[in-house]
Amino acid sequence: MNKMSQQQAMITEPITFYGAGSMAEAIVKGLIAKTVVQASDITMLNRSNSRRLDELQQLYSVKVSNDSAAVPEILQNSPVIVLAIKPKDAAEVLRSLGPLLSEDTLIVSVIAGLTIRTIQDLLGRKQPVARTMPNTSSSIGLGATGISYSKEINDRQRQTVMTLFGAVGTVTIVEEDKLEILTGISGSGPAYIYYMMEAMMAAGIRGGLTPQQCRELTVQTVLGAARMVQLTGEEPSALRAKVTSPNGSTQAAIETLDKGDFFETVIAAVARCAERSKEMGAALKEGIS
Ligand SMILES: NC(=O)C1=CN([C@@H]2O[C@H](COP(=O)(O)OP(=O)(O)OC[C@H]3O[C@@H](n4cnc5c(N)ncnc54)[C@H](OP(=O)(O)O)[C@@H]3O)[C@@H](O)[C@H]2O)C=CC1
Ligand SMILES: O=C(O)[C@@H]1CCC=N1
Repeated sequence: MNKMSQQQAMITEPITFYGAGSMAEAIVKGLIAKTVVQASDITMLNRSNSRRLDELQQLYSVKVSNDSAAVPEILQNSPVIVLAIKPKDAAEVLRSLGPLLSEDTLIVSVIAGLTIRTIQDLLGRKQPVARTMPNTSSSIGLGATGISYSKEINDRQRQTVMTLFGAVGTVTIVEEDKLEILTGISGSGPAYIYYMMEAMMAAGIRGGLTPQQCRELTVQTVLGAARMVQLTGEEPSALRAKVTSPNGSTQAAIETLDKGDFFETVIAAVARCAERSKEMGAALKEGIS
């Protein structure tokens, strides 16, 4: 795996986000905060939710549309199209998108499970595709994005993709068959950490701390632990050992986690996430007649 960190180049081409939900907003928010793309070069499309588009326009000064008469022209004139719709909507969208594309329109997909091959089959053409798996922490510039490219993509387009995601966090280039397991770690991963935080906060409240105190303590603990791993370069297991006094309170807590098979449960959750991504991709592939 080849890892690259933040880049500060500008993207001067218009970018259209096809889908204006949580993930599209996370990327757009991060891009605008880093001034990597001018807001006037960004268009966000959705299907029907006009209130959502108004909100995005107000917040980020981007262009927006859900006007079915205007959308084809917007797409035809966009050299970069980011697919940010749910997997269930992808087949219909890609089938109608194919005839609107030029040979060198760059398709960037963030859709879980959807393979490059299925994207090209649904578009009905061998389009340059970057299949990516970002996460919502992109919105604060701390995203972790995995990327695979189709062989049709050229160096300039790779650079555009690197700039796009490098501006909102780290980028890890992987072979396409590794994107599902990567989804299990970093794409869905923020949800596992939030879930752990929910549980820690609930425990603190049950123990008599205020919700505000629990929030502050939990956030700082998670932040501090992640930064310790990052800044010291030590393995998480070594750092854990430094917290765990023999026969102390941490050891008692870890033993309780182990009774619930914590370690293997996390591994099973990541594996199930990867498997589910594959299932979603397979369902889309089967839909091609
Ligand atoms: N959320 C996350 O943490 C991550 C998500 N992803 C991927 O990102 C993709 C989007 O997820 P998320 O942002 O959570 O989804 P959301 O449900 O928040 O957003 C989906 C968006 O797609 C729009 N849409 C649906 N159908 C059409 C259509 N036919 N034409 C135009 N727009 C359409 C919806 O518009 P409307 O509301 O008007 O129907 C909505 O704006 C998914 O494929 C997911 O796998 C990847 C990494 C992380
Ligand atoms: O839950 C999902 O399907 C998407 C993919 C990664 C994060 N959210």
